[in-house]
Amino acid sequence: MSFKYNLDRFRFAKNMKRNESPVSEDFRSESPDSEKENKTVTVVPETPEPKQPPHFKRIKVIQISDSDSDSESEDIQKRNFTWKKTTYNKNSEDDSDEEQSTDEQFQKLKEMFPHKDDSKLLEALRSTSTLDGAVAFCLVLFGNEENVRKRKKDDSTKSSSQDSDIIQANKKKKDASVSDTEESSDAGAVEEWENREAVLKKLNNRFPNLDKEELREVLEEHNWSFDVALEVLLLFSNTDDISPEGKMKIDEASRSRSPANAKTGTQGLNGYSRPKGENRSKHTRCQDSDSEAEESIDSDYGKNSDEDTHSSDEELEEELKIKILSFLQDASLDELALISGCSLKKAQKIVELRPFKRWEDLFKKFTKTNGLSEDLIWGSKDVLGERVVILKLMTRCENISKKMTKAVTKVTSGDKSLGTISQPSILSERLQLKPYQLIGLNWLTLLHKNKLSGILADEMGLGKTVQAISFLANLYQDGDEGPHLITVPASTLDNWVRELKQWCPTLKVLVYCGSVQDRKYLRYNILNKTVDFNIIVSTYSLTISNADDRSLFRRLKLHYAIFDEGHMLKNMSSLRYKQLMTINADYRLLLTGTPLQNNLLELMSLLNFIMPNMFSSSTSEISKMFSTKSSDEQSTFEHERIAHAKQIMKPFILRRVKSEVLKQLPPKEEQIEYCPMSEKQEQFYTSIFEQLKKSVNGEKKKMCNVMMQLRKMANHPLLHRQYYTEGKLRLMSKLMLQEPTHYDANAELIFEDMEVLSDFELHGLCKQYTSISRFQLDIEVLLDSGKFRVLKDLLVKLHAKGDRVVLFSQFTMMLDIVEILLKHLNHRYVRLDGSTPMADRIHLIDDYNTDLDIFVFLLSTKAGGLGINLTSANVVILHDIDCNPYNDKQAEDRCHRVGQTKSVKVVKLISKGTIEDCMLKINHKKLKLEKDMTAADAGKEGSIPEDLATLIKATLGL
Ligand SMILES: Nc1ncnc2c1ncn2[C@@H]1O[C@H](COP(=O)(O)OP(=O)(O)OP(=O)(O)O)[C@@H](O)[C@H]1O
Repeated sequence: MSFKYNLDRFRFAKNMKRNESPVSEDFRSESPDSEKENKTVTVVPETPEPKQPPHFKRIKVIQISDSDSDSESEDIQKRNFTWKKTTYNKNSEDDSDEEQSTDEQFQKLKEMFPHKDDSKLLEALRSTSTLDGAVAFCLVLFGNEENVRKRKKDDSTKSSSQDSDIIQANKKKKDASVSDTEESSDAGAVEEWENREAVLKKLNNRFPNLDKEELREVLEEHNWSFDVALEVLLLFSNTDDISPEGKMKIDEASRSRSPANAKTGTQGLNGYSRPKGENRSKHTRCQDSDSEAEESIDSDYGKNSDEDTHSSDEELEEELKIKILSFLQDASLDELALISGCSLKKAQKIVELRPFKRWEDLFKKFTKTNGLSEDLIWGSKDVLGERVVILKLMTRCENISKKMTKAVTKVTSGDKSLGTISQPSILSERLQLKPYQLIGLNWLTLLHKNKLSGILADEMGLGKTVQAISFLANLYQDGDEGPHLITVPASTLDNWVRELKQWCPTLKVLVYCGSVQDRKYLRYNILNKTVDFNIIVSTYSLTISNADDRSLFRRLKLHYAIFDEGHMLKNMSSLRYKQLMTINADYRLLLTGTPLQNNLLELMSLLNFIMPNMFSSSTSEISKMFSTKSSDEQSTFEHERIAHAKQIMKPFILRRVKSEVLKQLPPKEEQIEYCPMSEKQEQFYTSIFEQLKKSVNGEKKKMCNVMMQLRKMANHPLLHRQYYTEGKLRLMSKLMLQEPTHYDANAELIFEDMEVLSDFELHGLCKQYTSISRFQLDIEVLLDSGKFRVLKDLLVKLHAKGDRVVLFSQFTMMLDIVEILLKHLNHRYVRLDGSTPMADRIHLIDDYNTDLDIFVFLLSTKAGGLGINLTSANVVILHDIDCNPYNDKQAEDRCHRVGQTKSVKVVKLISKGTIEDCMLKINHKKLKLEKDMTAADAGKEGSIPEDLATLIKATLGL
């Protein structure tokens, strides 16, 4: 047993600062691997290194193919291939696929920026290589021009933003001519800042919540241009990161971007005054015009040019009024609550005031009723605008779905132009893809042919790794040799390398990991092409660990960037998300068994990550639409929202569940074991509960602490301090002075340090220091918890039956105590948690899978819950459940996956009558959203389901 926690924490008054948050600290929750990895920021020069690093090593590629060749010609060929893919040559006579695709990219870009010079668009494509990159580049470049223009022009009403260019394709002749002439005067105006620190400070004032070093990096990347950096940050930042000043800047920019504002100013319809900025029309960022109906809605919100709005101003006002009126008349409570500043209470008031027969009537009622105001009327315009954006997005996604379905249907009906893919011949012959995996491979290929990125969201253990490898193998066979990047959690790195080697030894794999210095050598070799590889495998934290790592993956032109356990990208405002977004890849593929966790917004986050070109212009509308909590889960609003999300995700996500496709997989059975607390534990729990009830008054932070305190006691009393009373600690602290290491310490300070430790930590100290060894706890006390009573019996029975157990806990200290129980029962076990060195992990897994005498595998949910295979066990015990049920699902499925031959039993230990009871209920509710999202839509009787996977299946004759 390891007492490193105790020692870390037990500073014995050696002048160290006491941790200020004992509650969460002494019950150490496992921190993700990523946090433990090296975070050192170095002064390694940006790659390619100007010189070969000292002690230059040639990097060994993990697996070289049979036909492995280091020959220069091959190298040159590869470089040519990359160059071809990334160079736009409009006049080329060579009609290759790559160039065609670039041509399409150019056309798309032109559609988005119709008023921009071809040469500028070409430059954007050349310098970025992907459409997404080029769009971002254009937004930055032209956005900056816009800033410059704004600075230069006194008459802001005349300015037309480049964002509007995107929106108003082919509609704004007048604006176009203005902007074209203005462009010429913009060049070079970005470099007016001399003092870098001053610029940094200024930017920091705008984004007080962002890390200064990150801001520095953004500035560095954009030649220290404040405006460009600001634009980029505004584009990608969460509004929480932005200071009020920064927010004002966004509003300003949005106002000046909306040509309608120039017309209507702050004057409302019918002359009613309108709050400043209300005219800001969020939906105007939408990029295309899919239907006439949408167009008509658009025009209502000031999307037309000055000229247009001029001519039909009154008509528009009338139409808009009608729409607002009907919205406020018919919208549900949830929909009304979407209006900025409209609480549920206000929404109820609005409903009570109905009917609103005429505009004047509505206006009167709103202005005369306490709590309501005309702001809410104007606010509803924004909601309508947001709806339009979502509607457009849905239409686009629906169109893509139809296009893909059509492509597959063609094959089914005999048109073989698409072709179907069988198992790539370079995959190991010993291994056979399962039928549903072949469907997955075909789906991925279809996306690829349609130049789309995607999310393979099969349930855990169905072989997403294998499908991704097959897909890369297929690309290789088709001549696309990479480079690709696979980003994985640290705990699955070795497994990926192994699977790649096992399934497709031809693919050359380079593992990008190691110390800062090691990675510097790797970067040198990669960028100078002194190493030959098709795939780089790295971890989430190392790909973005420091500026040099990030720079590598921005410079390296990747074909595919694959992200395993892609749900790690569910938060679009996280720094990790933003940094990984900058990876320079033509396509992205996310692999996740749990795409939908807490809410639909997380799913949208994943979609935005893979297709920023499609989604990033609507992120704020998406956020609003999918993050708002519904007051009633069964409401039409909620059902509609789910249906919208389904339609949006349909073309980009493939999800199969085990029960559908892996019929031969033995069943998984869940068992909830309610464990009554031990007598002492119950006493302690009640007293803590009473104390906490008094001390909390609704503060969220305090509530979290309370939850943690109660969970600790529900799990094991030793996670608190109850046995080591104050008197005992005073005595122990004096005795500690007898220790040679502490003879000159201060007993009072020792006492203070001991006071914040848990009983279990103090027991660890007593084991370590002879002067206090008599204060060690008895084994009866160590094993005295309700859960242990149940666990003891359970383990004995399982052992007798020959079952093998994987036991998860979220807390490493809890695992320490479970170790005592296992030793006491003479059971063999191995353990893996966040502190287990990477190199040891795969050996531990192998040991367990091969040495059948090892009865238990102890794992922390965070370090061991993802991506590993433990099919040699058939029982999963969740000692303590997670607040996020998907983390538990991930853990359970370490055993329930391809390769499992026995039925799997999942036992959840729940401390009866405690906070865990409530957690379990809430978790069941949380899992419902996923069910709703994955439930198949009922088709018409007798109709063939237009589900792509089903169609592909038919096409393959499976
Ligand atoms: N067709 C197959 N033949 C033999 N073994 C397979 C096949 N498909 C998958 N496996 C094995 O099944 C196990 C689970 O596959 P894999 O790890 O790819 O699943 P996954 O869906 O990525 O799981 P997770 O979501 O947990 O990461 C692996 O050990 C893999 O080698």
